[in-house]
Amino acid sequence: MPALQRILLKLSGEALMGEEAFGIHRGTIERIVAEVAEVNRLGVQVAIVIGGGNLFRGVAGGAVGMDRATADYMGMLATVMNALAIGDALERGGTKARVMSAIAIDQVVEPYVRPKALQYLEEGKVVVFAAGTGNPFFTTDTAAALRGAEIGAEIVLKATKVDGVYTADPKKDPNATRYQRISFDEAMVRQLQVMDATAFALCRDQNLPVRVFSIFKPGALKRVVLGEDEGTLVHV
Ligand SMILES: Nc1ncnc2c1ncn2[C@@H]1O[C@H](COP(=O)(O)OP(=O)(O)OP(=O)(O)O)[C@@H](O)[C@H]1O
Ligand SMILES: O=c1ccn([C@@H]2O[C@H](COP(=O)(O)O)[C@@H](O)[C@H]2O)c(=O)[nH]1
Repeated sequence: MPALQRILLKLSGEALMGEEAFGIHRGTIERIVAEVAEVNRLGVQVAIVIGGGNLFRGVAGGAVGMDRATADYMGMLATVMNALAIGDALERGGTKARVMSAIAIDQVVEPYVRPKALQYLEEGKVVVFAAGTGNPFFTTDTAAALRGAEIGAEIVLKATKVDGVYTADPKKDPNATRYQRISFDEAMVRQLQVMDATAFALCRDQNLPVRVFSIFKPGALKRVVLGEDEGTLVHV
């Protein structure tokens, strides 16, 4: 029996690369999608926000001399490609899915319309939100917080490359230790970079908890949905 009825799952774009240097690795996306389908079959309403780091990051474009806002729009378009890939993989695996974009791109993806998204969720379809918030200078973490609040998700599940929130970036500091729970305020005061401060602040203000866990750990998503202890809970 799931402990959660409606979740906003933030999937790392970079995780879609698998062992590759960039892009989308077929086997990896199929494994992730199979885990999403499994929790969907348990009756959990699933909305997904996908990152774009495997294809493009606006800050990187900005750093090499591009106009930052233009680079960010490129980053948002990268998330549209990932969202299409996730939607396609879900449908191929037999799970009904709908992709909705925050940027008008009607020939490719239907636009994000909140009541429509809620209708799809109630019908049991997985909804994949593409193009982040639709605005430059934001991230898909903030989009996850925003859409999570809009659809009344009980929690934002950040499925990422590390298995929780650490005292420091575990990829840089081998002595970093993992928190089981941490408050939004403490995470922001300590400037823990696992999620950007805008996303943390929005979740805190909307009393929307976040659980950070590893996308690479098989079965982790199902364990979270069943209410088992996994990763780190970030709370008010
Ligand atoms: N204190 C910390 N605890 C955990 N991870 C941290 C911390 N500080 C920095 N990180 C880094 O944050 C990363 C996760 O955030 P990041 O925004 O890079 O990924 P993502 O949002 O999952 O991916 P993408 O942007 O591709 O969608 C981890 O891979 C980790 O190396
Ligand atoms: O609301 C948003 C979301 C994303 N972007 C741009 O897209 C890239 C990729 O997203 P990640 O969250 O880093 O995976 C991001 O770097 C931004 O350039 C955006 O502008 N607005």
